[in-house]
Amino acid sequence: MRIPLVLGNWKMNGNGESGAVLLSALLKSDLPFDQVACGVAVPFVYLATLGEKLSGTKIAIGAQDVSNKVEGAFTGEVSASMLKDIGASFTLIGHSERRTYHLESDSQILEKTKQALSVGLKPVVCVGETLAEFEEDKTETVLKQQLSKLCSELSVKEWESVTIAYEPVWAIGTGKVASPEYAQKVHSFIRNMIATVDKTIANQTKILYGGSVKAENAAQLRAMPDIDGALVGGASLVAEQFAGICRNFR
Ligand SMILES: O=C(CO)COP(=O)(O)O
Repeated sequence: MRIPLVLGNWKMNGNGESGAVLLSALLKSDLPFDQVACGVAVPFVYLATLGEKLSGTKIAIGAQDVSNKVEGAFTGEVSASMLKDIGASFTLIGHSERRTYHLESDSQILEKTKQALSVGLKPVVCVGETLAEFEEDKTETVLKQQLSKLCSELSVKEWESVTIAYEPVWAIGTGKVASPEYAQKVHSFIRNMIATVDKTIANQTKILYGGSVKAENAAQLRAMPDIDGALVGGASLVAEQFAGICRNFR
C-alpha cells in the first residue's frame, strides 16, 4: 500500500509573511492526514522560520534543491547536512527548472540524491520530457536517460527513501495537465524501470505527477493505479486549492 503524498513546490514566490499566512490557513484546513501525507518545499531562506511553524504538525517541510557537494568552497550552495540540521525532511532534486536554467546533469542529480540520502533527507527526484520531446514521441527515451543512473547506482536500500516526480515540462505552469491515461502510461513505464532494480522496491516507490495539478483535476489523476500523489506548483500557493488537492488524493 502506497500512502498518497501531495507536495507543494512554492518555487521563488512570496515572502516570510505570506508563507506564514499560507501555512496558517493550511493548518486550519482539516487535512486528511490519516489518508494522505503532505509537505511543502519552500525557499531556503524561509526553511527555518516556517519549519518552526510546522514543528509538531503533520505537514512536512523540505527544500527545492540541495548541493551535490558535502562542504567547502562552494559559494551559494546549501548542503544536505545543513538542510537536515534546519529541520527539512525532504528535498526536491533535478526539477526541470534546475535542469533548464542551471544545466543540471543526470550525474549531478545522482550526486545530489546521494548527498540527501547520506544524511537521511528524502530525495524527490524530478523527471520529465520537454514539449519538443513529447511531440517527437521521445518521452520513454528521455525518461530512460534521466532514470538510468539512479537505477544503476543506488542500492535497493537507498531506493527505499526515494520518491520520483514525473513532471512533463509542457504541463508545468501552462494549465495543460497531462491526461490521466497518458500520465498513467508514463508512471507505469517509470515503475517498470525501477523494477529492474528490484520488484518489491518498484511496488513501494511513490511516483508523483506534477504539472498544472488543481483541486479540479486531482481526483481523476488519483484514480490511476500508478499515480501516488502530486507535486504542485502554482496551486500550492493558494491554501484552498492545495487543501482541495490533498483531499482529492486521499
Ligand atoms: O513544477 C511544478 C511543481 O514542481 C508544477 O508547477 P504547476 O503546478 O504550476 O504547473
